[in-house]
Amino acid sequence: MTVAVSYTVDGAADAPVVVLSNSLGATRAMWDPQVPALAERYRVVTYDTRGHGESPAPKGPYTLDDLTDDLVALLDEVGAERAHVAGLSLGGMTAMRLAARNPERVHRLALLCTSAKADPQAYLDRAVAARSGGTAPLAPVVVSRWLTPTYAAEHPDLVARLEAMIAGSDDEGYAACCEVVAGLDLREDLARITAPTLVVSGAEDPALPPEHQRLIADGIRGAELVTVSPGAHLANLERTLEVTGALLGHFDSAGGTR
Ligand SMILES: O=C(O)CC1=CCC(=O)O1
Repeated sequence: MTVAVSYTVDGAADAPVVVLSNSLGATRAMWDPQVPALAERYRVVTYDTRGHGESPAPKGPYTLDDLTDDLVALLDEVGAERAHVAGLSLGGMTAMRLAARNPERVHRLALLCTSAKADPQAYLDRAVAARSGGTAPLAPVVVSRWLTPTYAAEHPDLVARLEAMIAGSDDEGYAACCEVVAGLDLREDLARITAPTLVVSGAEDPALPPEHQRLIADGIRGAELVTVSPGAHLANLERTLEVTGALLGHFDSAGGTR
């Protein structure tokens, strides 16, 4: 069943729409470094994937199609027949499924630090851990993959905020989203994606290293691959200027059409 996700809109009401989809354990706040620049030219919609932030967390299991249905419902809710869609990690998985399944809803696609097929056991184990012990004990090790060690050491306040984000995720919602990651295989979706696509890798991403994004870029016709360094799993936080610039360049290439 579709969930009405919690969302925020920034930017002019008549501007082309950009939707940003968060990663596992994060909230829409993960896009804070990107929103101000994007909102100068776009109507930017950020949302919390179900099980995260202020969105409902129904009992699992969830499927990737459930998360994609939520995104379609959000596009309907904000009146966007078509949007530029960017997602990081789990958000990128949702964006890929949307672009493959509902190509008429996606104008341009941006896939950051994501994968078409992740290691199932790691995420099944994490789902068990989240259900038994909650998300808080998982936060330090997960966040240690989100930033490079040097950047994390220089930004302890950011590390604390990110750990609090994970700890704030609903235990069942987080676990059910881990199982989505464990169960998905988007490799056959890639050839069905027709939206012009930008793929972004963090060169030092230990969670989903660059070979995952290489596979995606090789599978989507005409996709452009950009690698930022130093950058880990939440490369948009550490390489703010490069990632924001790459997103703007990609969406602006559409020439302001909706
Ligand atoms: O949480 C992680 O370790 C990496 C990840 C997989 C999907 C996602 O959104 O983050």
